[in-house]
Amino acid sequence: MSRSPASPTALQLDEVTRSYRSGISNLTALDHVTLGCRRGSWTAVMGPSGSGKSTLLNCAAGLDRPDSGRVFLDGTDIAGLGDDALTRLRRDVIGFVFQQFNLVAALTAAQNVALPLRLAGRTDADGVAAEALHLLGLGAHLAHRPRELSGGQQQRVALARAVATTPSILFADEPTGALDSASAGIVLDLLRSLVDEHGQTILMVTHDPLAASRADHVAFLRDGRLVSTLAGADAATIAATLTDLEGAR
Ligand SMILES: Nc1ncnc2c1ncn2[C@@H]1O[C@H](COP(=O)(O)OP(=O)(O)OP(=O)(O)O)[C@@H](O)[C@H]1O
Repeated sequence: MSRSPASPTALQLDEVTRSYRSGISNLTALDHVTLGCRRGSWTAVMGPSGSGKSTLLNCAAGLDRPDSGRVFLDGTDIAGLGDDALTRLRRDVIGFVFQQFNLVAALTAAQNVALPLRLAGRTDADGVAAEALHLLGLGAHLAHRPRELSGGQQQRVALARAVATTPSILFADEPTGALDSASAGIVLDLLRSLVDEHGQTILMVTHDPLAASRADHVAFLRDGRLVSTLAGADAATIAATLTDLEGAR
């Protein structure tokens, strides 16, 4: 395995292409996409429906294999990895948060966060889980079950679970999509502080220009191609870029 932990990019996609067979034709969901995420930076991926955002996230996280091109996760070229090595790399290097929080209803917040640590054989799971929940402002809710928490609090538990393993990169798929604007704001503030204060790298798919404006960079996809990038853009600029892309379809 070619691994260089000192790599300044937590994630690098080089010319990644992924097609799907649809009937007798081929649909190119990702078309030679090259994208890098520097350590300690936050990248948002936007684009019209069907532009390839989920496919990009799945290829980047090793959940799907590109037809061609290369994906480096934490300096490791994942193309050459077998299923077991890929599973281990995903467990050790990646954190995930989704629109739906995917918490285990029968477990408390602390048990939900400790679960992946326990599965990884960590004997310090309970302490690390409590620390992650404190970090995300949920110190008073360790013993609460998901149904006793608001949507925003549940997403913060999911976030604590994702970062408790100190992943090199956090993948977020519409992390604020199910939240009201106040809860979304709290989650976005927390993501920002994970980047600024803890050097977390984040790749986030979102439809929301306000959420994307909190990222350092925004990458825009259209028809599977990376067509534009913005750095430090405000929500209005991002929304206008997205509208242009949708209009150009
Ligand atoms: N498993 C699959 N089999 C066939 N086609 C697929 C598959 N997954 C995605 N596609 C197609 O690939 C293209 C890109 O899909 P993808 O889900 O990546 O887009 P997206 O930008 O995430 O869309 P949305 O914003 O609607 O979630 C679409 O045309 C989609 O229909």
